[in-house]
Amino acid sequence: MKEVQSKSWDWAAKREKKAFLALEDGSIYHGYSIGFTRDTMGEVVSNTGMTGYQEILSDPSYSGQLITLTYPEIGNTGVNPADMESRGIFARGLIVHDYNIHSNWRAKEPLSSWLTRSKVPAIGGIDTRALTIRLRDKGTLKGYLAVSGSVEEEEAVRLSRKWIGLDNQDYASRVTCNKVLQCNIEESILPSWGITGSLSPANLKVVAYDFGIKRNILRSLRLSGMAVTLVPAKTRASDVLALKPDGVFLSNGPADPTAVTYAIDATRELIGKVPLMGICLGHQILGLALGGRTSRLKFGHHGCNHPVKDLLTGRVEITSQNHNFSLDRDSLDSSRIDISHINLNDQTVEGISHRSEPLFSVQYHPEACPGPHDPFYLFDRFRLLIGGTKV
Ligand SMILES: NC(=O)CC[C@H](N)C(=O)O
Repeated sequence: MKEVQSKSWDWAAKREKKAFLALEDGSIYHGYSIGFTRDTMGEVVSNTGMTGYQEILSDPSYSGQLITLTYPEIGNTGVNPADMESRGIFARGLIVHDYNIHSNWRAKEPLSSWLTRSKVPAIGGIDTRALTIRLRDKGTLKGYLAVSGSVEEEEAVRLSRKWIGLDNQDYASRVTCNKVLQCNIEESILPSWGITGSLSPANLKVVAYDFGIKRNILRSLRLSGMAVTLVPAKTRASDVLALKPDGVFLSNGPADPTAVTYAIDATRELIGKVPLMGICLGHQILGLALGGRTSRLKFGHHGCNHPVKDLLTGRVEITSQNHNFSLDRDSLDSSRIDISHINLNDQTVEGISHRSEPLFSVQYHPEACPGPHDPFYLFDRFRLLIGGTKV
C-alpha cells in the first residue's frame, strides 16, 4: 500500500520565497510565497469554512478579493477537476496559515502548482486568526500581496490605499459568459459527488443570468428537474422572454450590486412577466429592482455555518455564505415584499418574497459548495413556483 502522509511545505522554500501582506491600515504580515510570483491587490476577506478552498478560489463572486482562511492547515486535499465551481480561479490571491502537500485520493494536482499555473499569487505562514480579528474589528480592508520582492512595505501600504476597491464597481460583466449556452450536467462527475442513479427528467425551462454563476447552482437546478439556458449578464429582458422560459434565475456574482444597473433594469422589466429566483448577487439585484437599497456589511459573511431562520416555516437552517453587501431591511416596501429569511447572528435580511408576484430570493447559498445542505429545499420551491410538481 502507498504511504499516506501530509507534509508541510519545505523549509527551504519558506526561507527563500519571502513574501508579505500589507493592509491599508498600515499593518504588515510576513510569510512565504506559495503561488505565482506577481504582486497583486484586493479586498481582504476572511472565510471561516473548514473545507472548500478549491470551490472558494474558483467562485467568481470572489473576484477582486484576497481570501484568508481561518482553518489553519491548507492544501491537504489538493485540487481536482470535479470540484471546480467555474472555469478557473477568480480570487485575486490566497492567504493561509500553513501550506501542506496533499494526500487525498481525489487530488490531481497540488494547490500550489494550480495557483502558479493560474498565475494567482498566494502567501503561507500568516497568523490568519490575528488577521481575521483585525478584519472583524476594523471591517474589510484593502491589501497589497507582495510576493515578487520588488516593493518595500511602506510603498505596498500606500498602493493598497490608492487601489480603487470594489465599491461602485461592476465586475459581473467581466466574469460572465460571452454567449448563450445550453447547460448539460457533467454526468461523469456525479459519482465523484456521491450521486448515483439516473437524473430526474428536465421538463421545465429556466433561463439563468450569468453574473458569475457557480457550477453547483447549475447542477442543483438540473438535479431539481430544470433544464438551464445560461445567458450573458447584459442580456435584455425581451431577449430572455423570447426564449419562453418557465422561470428566470438571477445568479451570484462579484462586487457591488448597485453597479450592475443593466441587470437591475432588466429584472424590473421581468417582474410580473415570469417567475424569478435569485441567489446572493441575484437576490440583491431583485431587491434593488423592487425599489430596495443595499449597503456594505462591516466585514461580510464568508463561511459555512451561518444560522438563518426561514420565517415562513420557523425552521432554522445552517447555511453557506459569501457576501459583503446586504439589502437594507427598512428600504423594502413591506406592503408588497415579505422578509422570508433572517440571519440569526446579526438579524440581516437573508431572503425576500413578494406578496403577489411569483418571485423569491436568498442572500445565502442553498447549493452549498462548500457547505451544509439544509437549504436545498429552495430549488424545489423554485420548481413548484414555475409550474413543476412535487417529486
Ligand atoms: N456571492 C455573491 O453573489 C456576492 C454578492 C455581492 N458581490 C456581495 O459581495 O455582497
